[in-house]
Formats: sequence, C-alpha cells, structure tokens
Amino acid sequence: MLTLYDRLGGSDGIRHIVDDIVANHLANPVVNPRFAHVADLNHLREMAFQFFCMGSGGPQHYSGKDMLSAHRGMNISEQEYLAVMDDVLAALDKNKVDDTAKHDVIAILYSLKGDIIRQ
Ligand code: HEM
Repeated sequence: MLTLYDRLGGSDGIRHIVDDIVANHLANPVVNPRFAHVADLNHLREMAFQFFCMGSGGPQHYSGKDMLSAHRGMNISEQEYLAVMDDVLAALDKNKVDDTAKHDVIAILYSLKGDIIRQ
C-alpha cells in the first residue's frame, strides 16, 4: 500500500504543496499579518517541508520545534487555525491530491489543534 507520503507526490510533490501553502498564507488576509513578519520564510518553508514529509511517512527527519514550542506566545485563534486549514486544502486541491489523502492530511493537522491555538 502507498504511504501518505507517496500519495502526496513524495519529496517533489510536498515541496510544491508547501510552496503553495505559504503563498496562500501570504495572500490570506486572516493570517497574512502572522506570516508577513516572519524574518526567514525559506526556513519556514524548509521546516514545513520536513514536517509534512516526516508526518506522512517519508524518510526525512524534522529538525524544527515541536508544535507547542513553535506557536507558544502567539495566541492563535480558532479563526486563524481554520484559515490555515483552508489554505492547506486549497494547496492540496491545486496539486491534485486525491480526497482520501486530503482527509488524512486534515485529520493529522486537526489532531495538532490543541498544541497550536490559544498558546
Ligand atoms: C496544524 C497546523 C499547523 C502546523 C502543522 C504548523 C507547523 C509549523 C511549523 C513546522 C513551523 C516551523 C517551526 C520551526 O521553525 O521550528 C511553524 C511556524 C510558524 N507557524 Fe505554524 N503550524 C500550524 C498552524 C499555524 C497557525 C494556525 C498559525 C497562525 C495563523 C501559524 C503561524 C506560524 C508562524 C507565524 C510560524 C513562524 C514563526 C517564526 O519563525 O517566526 N501556524 N508552524
């Protein structure tokens, strides 16, 4: 059976998906203020890439912070969380990821909600 990593298009597919997610965040008025001020967006892209790869069963190692440490002190709202999920879904659609893989990604991201919002 294919892993979620394979169904997302492996390393190349996930690079494209992450680039689109970050572009969507920058264009999304609900979360743009959070990302417009990030000093090193390439670092964020790399961390998000590693996180997606590792979380979907790829061979890459995630070298970034855990989700609680990464978002602590930001006081992220439910609305912002949903906006980020919308941006992820739009990126998955753009990259023609099938519905099952989309559901799997959303379930994984949703499981992290408690570590990300209102911290
Ligand atoms: C399930 C959803 C989310 C995941 C998987 C996620 C993942 C990540 C990862 C992997 C990093 C990099 C950590 C590091 O540099 O070590 C990060 C940073 C960041 N996240 Fe999230 N995130 C999520 C939701 C959100 C939301 C809802 C917001 C706010 C709208 C947000 C805002 C940020 C910002 C601003 C940074 C960069 C901090 C900096 O480098 O200055 N994230 N996130």
